[in-house]
Amino acid sequence: MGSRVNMRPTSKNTLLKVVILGDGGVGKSCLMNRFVSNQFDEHSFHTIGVEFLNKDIEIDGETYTLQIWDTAGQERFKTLRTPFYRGSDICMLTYAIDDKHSFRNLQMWKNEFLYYADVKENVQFPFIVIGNKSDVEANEREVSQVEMETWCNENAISACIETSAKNASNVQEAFATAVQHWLRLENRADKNECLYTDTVDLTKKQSENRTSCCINASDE
Ligand SMILES: Nc1nc2c(ncn2[C@@H]2O[C@H](COP(=O)(O)OP(=O)(O)OP(=O)(O)O)[C@@H](O)[C@H]2O)c(=O)[nH]1
Repeated sequence: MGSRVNMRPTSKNTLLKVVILGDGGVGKSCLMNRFVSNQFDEHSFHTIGVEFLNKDIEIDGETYTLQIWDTAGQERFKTLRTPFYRGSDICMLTYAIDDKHSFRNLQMWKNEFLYYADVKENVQFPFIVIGNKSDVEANEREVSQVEMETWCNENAISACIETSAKNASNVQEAFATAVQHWLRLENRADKNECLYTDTVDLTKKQSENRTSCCINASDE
């Protein structure tokens, strides 16, 4: 387990905890490293437990510090990763477009996240679905964009994107879309449902227009 944190002077930045989930080998670590360091490792090792990196992103003139948690996708590391779900602002559900099994497992990942993050059942959480490895040859593709969009519709998830950590396609866009999605839910006028059942992180800076730990429960 390792961590690197950008040592920045305190500012008005909003800190958002982003957790990346998905089967082992779909490219979670590579996505994080592409986004944070603009690097790609062809021989990336399996993650054990969790690792996190910070990276700033600017959306509509506002700066957000993303605290990105890369988790171990292999089943045997479940007990090491699940304690880190609590307090997440955004969850990236990741699969590889050349691995149907990883796509089918999205439901399991969503359920695992909701259970261990302790998110209330009736609230809309900012999930984004990521179909990684979009660089693979067409004949290696096992999941179409339409299948991804259909699954998202069925699960009331309005944000999805195909990425390639290898050639950097849509990686920046994926994180930007995730923050925009979080903002949409955050800025709802009628914030009448608490996101988490019992936790409030008092150490965390929240956006200035955030009035509570609340988010609208209705669909987007
Ligand atoms: N072609 C292609 N390969 C990728 C891409 N992203 C990652 N890979 C490769 O997929 C393998 C697994 O990548 P990782 O980032 O370690 O996967 P992970 O999801 O973090 O895996 P765990 O740590 O076991 O959960 C590595 O060999 C990467 O080089 C991509 O966008 N395209």
